Amino acid sequence: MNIIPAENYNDLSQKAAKFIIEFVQSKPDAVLGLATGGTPEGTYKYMVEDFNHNKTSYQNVRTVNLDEYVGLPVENPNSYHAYMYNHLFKHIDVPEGGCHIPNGMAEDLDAECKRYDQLISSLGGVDLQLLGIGHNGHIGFNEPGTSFEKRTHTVELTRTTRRANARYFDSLDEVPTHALTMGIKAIMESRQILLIASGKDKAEAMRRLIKEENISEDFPASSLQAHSHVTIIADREALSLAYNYERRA
Ligand SMILES: O=P(O)(O)OC[C@H]1O[C@](O)(CO)[C@@H](O)[C@@H]1O
Repeated sequence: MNIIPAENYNDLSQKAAKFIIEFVQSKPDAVLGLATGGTPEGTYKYMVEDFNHNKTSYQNVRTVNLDEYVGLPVENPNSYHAYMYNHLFKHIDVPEGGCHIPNGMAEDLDAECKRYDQLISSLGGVDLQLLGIGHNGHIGFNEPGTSFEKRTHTVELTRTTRRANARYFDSLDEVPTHALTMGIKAIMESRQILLIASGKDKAEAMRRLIKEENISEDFPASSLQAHSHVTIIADREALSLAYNYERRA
């Protein structure tokens, strides 16, 4: 794993945006796998800033998002559709029809998962997958214990994850109990992966990801150890148990 240390959240966001922008500049028709959550907000902000100043074009880019809550309509501000539109899509020139997010309102969720998998393969797979990481090591919404063999599937969210995301809702009860997520199998098929993490509360998860060699479904992010092209951009607090800034080791 290639680790790019950042000083703080702002530095991490700038570095992650630069990484993605340079990727798109070198491959203007890239398929980008995108993530939601608090961590990528700064990354998207700097991508938008770059678009406004440098006009890096996303006209030929296609995007697939990792996940979506079950039961939140797209117009709900907490849906990941709304998140992506508000933080990124409405600010850049990516074509609306080229942006894909699982449909958590689908009547038949199994059929929706199959459709999403077919869509990803029809796009030729993901060139660069952006990931955040949950406190329990989840990537996408793949909670501990999820089989690494799964592609897009419905998950029941753990209480920890619902509690972590309750900050965006009026109460914990309003946080959906289920979500659709791309599975570890699909994430691992991405040609490149960029994982970003910020803050002290991610330090233990980063320690397990970087320092422990044990690949286990109990800690979904550990699957990334078997991927040959992973870059981690994380700040000092997130790397406090895993990386020596003084020795850059
Ligand atoms: O960036 P945050 O808000 O800490 O979230 C970390 C991870 O948790 C999720 O938001 C899901 O709970 C993921 O989408 C994200 O990668």
